[in-house]
Amino acid sequence: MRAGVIGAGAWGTALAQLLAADGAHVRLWALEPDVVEAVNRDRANPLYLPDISLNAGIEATSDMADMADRDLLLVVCPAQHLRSVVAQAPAGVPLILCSKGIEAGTHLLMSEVAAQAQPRSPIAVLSGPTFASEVAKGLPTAITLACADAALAARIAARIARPAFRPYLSDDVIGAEIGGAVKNVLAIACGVAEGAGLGLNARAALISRGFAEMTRFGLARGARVETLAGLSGLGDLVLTCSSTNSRNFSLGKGLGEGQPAAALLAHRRTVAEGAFTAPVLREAARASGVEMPVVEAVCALLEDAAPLPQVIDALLARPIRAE
Ligand SMILES: NC(=O)c1ccc[n+]([C@@H]2O[C@H](COP(=O)([O-])OP(=O)(O)OC[C@H]3O[C@@H](n4cnc5c(N)ncnc54)[C@H](O)[C@@H]3O)[C@@H](O)[C@H]2O)c1
Ligand SMILES: O=P(O)(O)OC[C@H](O)CO
Repeated sequence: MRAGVIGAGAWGTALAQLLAADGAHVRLWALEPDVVEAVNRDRANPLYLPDISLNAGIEATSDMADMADRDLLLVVCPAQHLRSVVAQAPAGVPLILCSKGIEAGTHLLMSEVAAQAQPRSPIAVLSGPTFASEVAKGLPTAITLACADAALAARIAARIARPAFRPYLSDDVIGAEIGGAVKNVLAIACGVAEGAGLGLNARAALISRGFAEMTRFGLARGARVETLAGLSGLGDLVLTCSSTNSRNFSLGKGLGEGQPAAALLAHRRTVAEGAFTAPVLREAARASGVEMPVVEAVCALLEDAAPLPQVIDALLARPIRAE
């Protein structure tokens, strides 16, 4: 299968590197002409994935028409741009969605957005605990590949699997997407705990109670609990809530140290999806009657709606209830 990757940020570049590892030709669409030039001329993407020497089989382009001869397209743009990016892609080619988020305004997951933007294209979702730099270096990684069509999933898995990159198959597309979207918001909360010096007990509590929120929201949207407890849910939650390698965790750490959200978000080149997902998730959860107090707290901090000590006290003062 001739693969194309749409989006040359850290994750798209790392996935192109993975797919080209066996000498295969991979076409990589980048928004920025500088990135196209650096990939083709220097075999590097210093803007988004520094210190990685890229495989010779990666050919960058800024022309979406160059994707027309691909058998498979990995879509790796920020979630809020997925609709416009997918609309430009060639029709009818299987799309593997790698972005993590929920669309503002519609509350749609990426597979639902892509189905509207390219109704003829089969859809799969690739999501899990995957820091781009580690995948690009060939470090061991496992990931969920979710697709309603088992035969297509098997073909994609055969194309993307590597000795150190192990996809696990699922038919629960919604579940795989909800885990990836919600964990980004919870990673901000864990970053806040780190930045404010609240300790590791607080982090473990946020991960566990955050996972309860993810599960409630996921079940309300038709996800299966075993998917949420797998790589794309709990697995990615644990990874992203544990390290400043996560942009979302780092953003939260800044908030916890008392830096204003607006300053932290201004002029950011790389994407911290949780900042965009948080208000959408809050709206979607309220609309379905799902309680998500940790998500509400993250929104309050991102919107500078209340001082940090007040937000922490409000979470701790919630009524005692059954776990
Ligand atoms: N970085 C990771 O480790 C990782 C791992 C798994 C999933 N993801 C997900 O992949 C998606 C992309 O993240 P990333 O880390 O590759 O990005 P990044 O932060 O490294 O780079 C930002 C990307 O946004 C693109 N962009 C900016 N404005 C755009 C526009 N108007 N239209 C289209 N694209 C635009 C840039 O070209 C660039 O590719 C996100 O949803 C992220 O959650 C990232
Ligand atoms: O750096 P983050 O917080 O966007 O996390 C990257 C990946 O989603 C981890 O799986």
